[in-house]
Amino acid sequence: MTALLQVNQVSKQFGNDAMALSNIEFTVNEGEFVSIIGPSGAGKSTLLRCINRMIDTTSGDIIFDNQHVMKLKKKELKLTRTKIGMIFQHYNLVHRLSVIENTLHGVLGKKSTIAGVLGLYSQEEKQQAVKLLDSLGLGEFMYKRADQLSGGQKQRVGIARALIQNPKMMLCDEPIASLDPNSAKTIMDHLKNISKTMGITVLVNLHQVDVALRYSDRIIGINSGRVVFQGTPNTITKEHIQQIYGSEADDLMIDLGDIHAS
Ligand SMILES: Nc1ncnc2c1ncn2[C@@H]1O[C@H](COP(=O)(O)OP(=O)(O)OP(=O)(O)O)[C@@H](O)[C@H]1O
Repeated sequence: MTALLQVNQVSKQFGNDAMALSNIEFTVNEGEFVSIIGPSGAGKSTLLRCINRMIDTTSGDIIFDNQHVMKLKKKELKLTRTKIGMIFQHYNLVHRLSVIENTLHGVLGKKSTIAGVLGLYSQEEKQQAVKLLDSLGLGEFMYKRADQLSGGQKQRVGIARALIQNPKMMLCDEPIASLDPNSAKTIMDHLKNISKTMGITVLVNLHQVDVALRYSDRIIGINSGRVVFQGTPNTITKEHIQQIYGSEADDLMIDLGDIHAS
């Protein structure tokens, strides 16, 4: 197993607030599907944002694809970010643009500013966008405005936009938090398929423990900015859930028997 991402003793403090992350330490291997779970405010989003340096850590080291992310200069950071696709809870699409234009935005990180501003995409890039949208079941919506789509469709555009970068890793920040159960399942199935068939590493923040248990190769549980569990879904116990979620654990009503049996 080859490590693609190493998070070493990472801490983050916003101003003089309490530590949002404290000495976070874990490794994600190439092709792995890893979920980060924890209660609201545990630090899940902050952690993902540190990994692609949307925010800077206060201390610690993040190594992605053999690069020390915190030490990268502007150009190198731009290049590294093209290897990390990101999808968001609220999709972050450009509403007035079509599905295919939103998808093509994913290649902007690799282009000069001028080419990007003029929307100059190569034939190959356009073909790739069409192929991706077809594979995500969005072929017939290609020229529809993004704001005319359902939430699940918008998130699939988000996935297409991330995949067109040819990323090594996908960071997914609460990708199903705004979706109904059916759409959520479709999105999770696509993410799992991406990891299995394309070998892309997936690191996903989730609120839904049952979903994390069902889809992940490994789970990282965080509480108050600290890792309190790391392991495969079949090793997680009620006590671990309690450590991760504290007093909220009883409301989660997770049947570990079902998960461990499947
Ligand atoms: N830009 C910021 N400035 C100040 N504090 C912040 C900022 N971003 C996050 N925090 C704080 O850091 C802590 C962790 O927040 P974060 O959003 O990472 O948690 P989370 O686990 O993703 O929560 P949720 O599941 O509700 O999205 C919280 O106490 C939050 O208030």
